[in-house]
Amino acid sequence: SCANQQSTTLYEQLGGMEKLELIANNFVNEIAFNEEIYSYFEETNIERFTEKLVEQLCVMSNGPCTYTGDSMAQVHAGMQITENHFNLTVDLFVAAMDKAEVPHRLQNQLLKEMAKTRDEMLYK
Ligand code: HEM
Repeated sequence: SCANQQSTTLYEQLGGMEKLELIANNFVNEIAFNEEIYSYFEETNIERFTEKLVEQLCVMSNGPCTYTGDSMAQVHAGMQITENHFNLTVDLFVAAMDKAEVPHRLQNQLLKEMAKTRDEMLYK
């Protein structure tokens, strides 16, 4: 019914864990092909990154997960992330969602949640 649909979480609308894992893997692939952003990830344990990102996307979309990674401020402190790099990374994330065939309406909802973390990670 309509009433039920309204209480469906973004996580469920996206397609649950399987879809979030696809988005995260696509995102890692986009990063790998972008020299500017990849340079930040050269020493990164990609398996851990992917796992923590999936958890975070799950929490952001009101899914049944707990985030076990480090805080966004802790992780990104010292990287001197500029607004340009942040925006470029968001573009790569959008490409990852496009390739996972996430409808734009749902993309926008997820991006809105991600935008809330923006100020925590930008270099000031
Ligand atoms: C768009 C919003 C972003 C989100 C939601 C996000 C999320 C995350 C998460 C969940 C982790 C893993 C934390 C952990 O291992 O405990 C992480 C790590 C990382 N992020 Fe971000 N991130 C974002 C933007 C960026 C940007 C703009 C950059 C650089 C241009 C960046 C560079 C990194 C790097 C290099 C790591 C790995 C750090 C390490 O090797 O330990 N992130 N991020």
